[in-house]
Amino acid sequence: MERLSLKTGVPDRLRGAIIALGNFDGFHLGHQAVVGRAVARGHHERRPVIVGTFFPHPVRFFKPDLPPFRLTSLDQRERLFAHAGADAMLVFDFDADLAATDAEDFVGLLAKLGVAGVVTGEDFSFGRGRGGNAELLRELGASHDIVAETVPAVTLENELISSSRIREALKAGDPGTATRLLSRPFAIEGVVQHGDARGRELGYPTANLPMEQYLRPAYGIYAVRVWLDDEHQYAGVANLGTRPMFDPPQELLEAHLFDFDGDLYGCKIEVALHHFIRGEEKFDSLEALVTQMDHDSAEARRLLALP
Ligand SMILES: Cc1cc2nc3c(=O)[nH]c(=O)nc-3n(C[C@H](O)[C@H](O)[C@H](O)COP(=O)(O)O)c2cc1C
Ligand SMILES: Nc1ncnc2c1ncn2[C@@H]1O[C@H](COP(=O)(O)OP(=O)(O)O)[C@@H](O)[C@H]1O
Repeated sequence: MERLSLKTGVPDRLRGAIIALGNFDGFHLGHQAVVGRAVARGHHERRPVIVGTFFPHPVRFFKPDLPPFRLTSLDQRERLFAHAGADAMLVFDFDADLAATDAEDFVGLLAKLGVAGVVTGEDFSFGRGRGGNAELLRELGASHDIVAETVPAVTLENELISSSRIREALKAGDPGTATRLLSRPFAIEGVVQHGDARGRELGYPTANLPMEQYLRPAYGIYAVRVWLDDEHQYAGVANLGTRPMFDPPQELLEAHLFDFDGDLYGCKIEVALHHFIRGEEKFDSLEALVTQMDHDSAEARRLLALP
């Protein structure tokens, strides 16, 4: 799968594409419907399919002080788009120039990229001051021979699916709801860092990941599945939080993998949160913590239905 930008432009073989447009952070069921429609149309019309996504998230650009809220990294999104059948991801760098581009000029930009069709959600807005909506996209598109269409919002059990609903569920310690709306568990990807080498002494080595721009789900202990690469996956138990037992408090995601013994430092891994087990606590002694970790591991094995 190719990653394109306004700088690279669109190579000849990907011109005449159907482009799905949106932030697609999380790539939840609603986003999947939009990209799915673009892929179906691409197959039907024998055209390449591009997913256009804005990065950083426009909200991050306009409100730099907001706490982290991202559900997926760009790499995760790229894999999800590829899996959904897209040929390329076009990253629109969301900077002052793009923020100042009005709706008409934005559609002009799409025309320059050789786009033949656009698919968005019904509530898509674009251009300076969010001045353009789906209706205007259809009108402006027509003047460039670009056929724009919208996909209706997806609901689950009569409730609209949205990234904010998923964020609320995760913050409330309800990863199960996030899983249903995303169609897969929320997962944090990162490069394993060195810690204080305390985990091994306790009998629970943990691969440590920084949370960076990811939304912070409720702090606590989770049953997880950890992907080392496309083929290797381990069940485990993870602690997300600041580790109140230890000084200085440091925010980390620490995952202990079951039935694994190896070196993960520097490896890029993905930790999927399946079940919330309990909140973080400060115990009276390390022995009490280890006893609790034994219980947490047994509970994680039970929740993940391991033998
Ligand atoms: C299953 C599990 C449960 C944990 N529970 C707590 C906890 O309740 N409170 C806490 O301060 N740290 C908790 N931790 C974090 C451990 O203290 C941490 O793994 C240990 O400090 C190792 O640090 P290191 O990775 O820097 O060596 C937990 C870790 C795991 C794997
Ligand atoms: N089962 C396992 N789960 C997680 N990490 C493991 C496991 N077995 C070995 N490791 C390795 O041990 C490291 C964690 O050891 P730990 O003692 O917690 O030290 P630190 O926190 O300093 O990294 C991991 O980054 C990984 O390289």
